[in-house]
Formats: sequence, structure tokens, C-alpha cells
Amino acid sequence: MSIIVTGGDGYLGWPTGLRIASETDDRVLLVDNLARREWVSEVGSVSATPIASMETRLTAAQEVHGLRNLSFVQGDLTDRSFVDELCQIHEPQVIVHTAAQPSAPYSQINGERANYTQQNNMQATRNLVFGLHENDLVDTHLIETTTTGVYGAPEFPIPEGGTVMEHQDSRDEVPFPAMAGSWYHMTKSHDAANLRLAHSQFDIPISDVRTAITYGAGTKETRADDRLMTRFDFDYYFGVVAHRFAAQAVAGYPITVYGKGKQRKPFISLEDAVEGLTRLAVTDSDERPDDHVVYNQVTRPISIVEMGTTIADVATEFGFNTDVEHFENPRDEDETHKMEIENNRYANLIGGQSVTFEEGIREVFETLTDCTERIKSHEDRFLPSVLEDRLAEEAE
Ligand SMILES: O=c1ccn([C@@H]2O[C@H](COP(=O)(O)OP(=O)(O)O[C@H]3O[C@H](CS(=O)(=O)O)[C@@H](O)[C@H](O)[C@H]3O)[C@@H](O)[C@H]2O)c(=O)[nH]1
Repeated sequence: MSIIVTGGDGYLGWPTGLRIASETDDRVLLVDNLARREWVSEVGSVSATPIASMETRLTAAQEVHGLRNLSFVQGDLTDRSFVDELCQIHEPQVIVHTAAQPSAPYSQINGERANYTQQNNMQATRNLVFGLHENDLVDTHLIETTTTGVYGAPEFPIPEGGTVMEHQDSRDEVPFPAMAGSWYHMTKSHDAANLRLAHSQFDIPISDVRTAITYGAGTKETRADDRLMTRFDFDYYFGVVAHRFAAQAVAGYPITVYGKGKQRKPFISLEDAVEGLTRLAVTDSDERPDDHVVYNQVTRPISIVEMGTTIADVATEFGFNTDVEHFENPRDEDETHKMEIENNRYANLIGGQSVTFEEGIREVFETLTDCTERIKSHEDRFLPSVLEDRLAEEAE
């Protein structure tokens, strides 16, 4: 029996692989093309946490946690023959698909990167679906982290999955429309539609896990040894807002709220995100639904300003002084959207939130306190200029 975790070198994939391997005797195969390391280097940045090579990570996982069932293969999921080989050799009973180009700002840079993001993310998912179908693995549970961003910013509470449409006095249940607001987020809208089609055409059991903005510098497994740390990005392109704000505080830089920042966005801690994916992956096939199920992997919506203020307060406890400041918004978005979002199915899966936002941010500062030099030596990466300057030069 084997479980594949794609994106196994990534921020979420690595700690998820570690936890799954800790909770099962099955073989856990991490798959990654190490592209995230290249993208972050392309934009001139680094992970604030020093991340070890995969070889060192696996040695540490064995030494520290006794994990002999964890291994790694490097490869590109957009290559159909590679995915076919994975399916034929490893015959996975579960695939947790976290691999993607996950940055909205990166996908928005220009047509080349929008194309790359859409081709990369969507082709990888299609290859996995057809890899399972064409290799007679249609009982394999395919779990993908899509995004809560597929819902956009509607003026009604966001359902956990589909919705009801009324037209000319008739009504029917329909999948949620693709209201995503970036070329990246739209890859996940398309993936969500393709996953639904894969279930109806091939009967593959699907968990479409719509992941919110994830914060946290580690999990209980990654904190056990420095060689097991997961990455923590803070640059303009790859740092999610909570991580950017915490790193900005560490560098003595203002917290950069874009525009009014009154919009509520969905958040989840890394710990709660990893736990849900693990529970889905390790549940026996006769105990889980054989269906297509959508989970809103979110514990709470918080406004950007409220979040920035909490981060500034926690930063002060750690001796870092910063202020929340408002900057011109580089994004086209509703800065006052009062998001409400249903999450009962996901909350039941994990048994409720395990750490509050404030506790999670405290844990982030505990880790970042040891990483101040790496952040300070790249503090200009809070702004988009490094990559944009190079593109401008190339265009001249
Ligand atoms: O310095 C900053 C950076 C961001 N923001 C604001 O913070 C919000 C969130 O930005 P983000 O970069 O943290 O999140 P987003 O682009 O939405 O994407 C992230 O969160 C998604 C979940 S969701 O937000 O779409 O639900 C995941 O799918 C993505 O992979 C992940 O990069 C935005 O309204 C943005 O304008 C600021 O005010 N200041």
C-alpha cells in the first residue's frame, strides 16, 4: 500500500507528508520537481527558515521520528509519462495533490507567467486524473488542495461546495461558479470543475479541499529538528499576507496593508491544514465517502487590518516594533468585502480549530526570532521591484 504526496518539498506538502508517514505504516512517497525553490530564487528571495535538501530532510525524519516509510522521487507532473510511471510502479491508494504554482501575484506578472501557471497547475491535475483512470486505479482517493479563492467575493455566505441556482421559477443544485480573482486562483476553479468531471466520468473518489490562507512556521513534527523545518516565504510574490506582515515586523519595516484592508479573508493554521489532509489520507477506504466531496479548509475569516494589528501587537511582545500602514493597493479587489464562509464539514473532520490566530502568530515569531538575518538581508523583497526591474531591462 502506498500514499503519494505531490508538492512534497513545499510549505504544506512537506509537513503533510511527515504527519501521514507518522500515522500509517504504508509507504509514503513525496513527489516534487523542486520548482518552488527556483521560483523564489527567480524573484530574488529566500525562505526565512533555512530549509534542508530533501536528502537531509529524509535522513532527519528517519533519525528523529523513526520514519522508514518516507521516500522521495523528483519529477514533473506535467509530464504524462512520469505520472503514468508513478501510478504503475507505486499503485497508490491515496494521492494528496498539493503541488502547484500557488502565487496570485506571480501569475499576474505577464502573459508568460499566467500561461505557465495555468499550464503547470491544470496539466498536472489532468495527468493525475488520467493516470489513475488509464492505469485502472479508479478506487484511489484523490485529494487536492484547491483554494477558497475559487469563490471570489460574493454578497452572500459562501457554501461548502455547490450552490442552488434559481432561474425562471426553477431551481437546481449547481457547482459554484468560477469567480476567482487571479490567473492562479482560476487554475483552481478549472481544477475543481475537472475533478468533478473526473468523478462523474471515471468514478474516482475525490476530496476537493479548498485551502484558505495558511499561516504558521511549522508543525509538531517539523519543530522536532532544524533539518525538518518547512519553508517560510515573505517576499512580495510568494509570502502570504500573515507571513509577510510578521517578517516585516522582524525587519522593522511597516506592515503593508493594501488599500483599506477591511476585507475579511479566510485563514487556517498550518497545523489544522495538515491535520485535515492527514485524516483524509489515512482513513480506510470503507470508512470514507466514495464520492466527490468539497471541504472548506478554513477556520476563521479575519479582516486584513485586524490581522495586521494582531501581528503588530504580538511583534511587540517579542521586542519588534512596527506600525500598520496603508499603501496603494496593487490588486484589483473589494477592500471592504465581509466574507462569511461555511466550514462545518472541515471543522468536523479536524474536530475544531486547534490554535487561535494569535497563538499561531506567537509560534511564528518564536521561529522567526532565529531567522532575523535572512529576512533583513532580503528586506527589499517585500516589494516587487527585483523581478520587475529585470523584466524592464529585458524589454529594453
Ligand atoms: O502585503 C500585503 C500582502 C497582501 N495583502 C492583502 O492580503 C490579502 C491576501 O493576500 P495573500 O497574498 O496572502 O493571499 P492570496 O493571493 O489570496 O493567495 C494565498 O491564499 C490563497 C487562499 S485564498 O486567499 O484565495 O482564500 C491560496 O490559494 C494561495 O495559494 C495563497 O498564496 C489580499 O487581499 C491582499 O491584498 C495586503 O494587504 N498586504
